[in-house]
Amino acid sequence: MHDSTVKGIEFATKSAGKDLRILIVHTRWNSPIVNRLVEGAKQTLLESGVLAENIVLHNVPGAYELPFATQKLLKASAGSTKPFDAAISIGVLIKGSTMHFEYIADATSQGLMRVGLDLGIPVIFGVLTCLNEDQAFVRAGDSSRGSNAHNHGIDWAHTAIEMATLG
Ligand SMILES: Nc1c(NC[C@H](O)[C@H](O)[C@H](O)CO)[nH]c(=O)[nH]c1=O
Ligand SMILES: CC(=O)[C@@H](O)COP(=O)(O)O
Repeated sequence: MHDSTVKGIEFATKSAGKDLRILIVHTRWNSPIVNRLVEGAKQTLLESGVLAENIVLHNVPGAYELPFATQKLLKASAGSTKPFDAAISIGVLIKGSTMHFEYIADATSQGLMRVGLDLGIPVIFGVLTCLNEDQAFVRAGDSSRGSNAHNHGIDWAHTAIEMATLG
């Protein structure tokens, strides 16, 4: 049973998250954009029934640090009385004038995938890989920077809940 859809993707019901504990790891790089994405994810988690005390935030310098931090924090909680059911790793990569963008994007995406598979805990890829700032702001829901603005943090939150309750 799903009560909302975005672009044809069906999302969780309003109480699906009530028993979940979600980790959000986000970067300080490009913080004006990242903070919008984090807020979109947080509000969506709350609207889906996740308790405020069960949404835990940590920040790291940049996207390249997301896999290590996500793995460390998920592993640390695995043996605790309150393990995380999923993680959303959020960052924004904006292409510069060198190949640095490509290397970080590839390493971060591969790294986050590996963390999720190795630990058996859903890790949602919340990294925007954009060619310019306007693209990033639009995907963080800022309609002043372009049309069809939509905050992807919303989608990542729904995905985290669905994957955490899979099966
Ligand atoms: N250019 C961007 C970076 N670069 C920094 C790296 O992510 C990393 O922190 C550094 O290489 C040290 O390991 N990070 C972003 O998140 N976004 C960028 O656009
Ligand atoms: C994603 C990046 O690392 C990029 O913003 C760095 O810019 P540059 O390629 O001009 O060094």
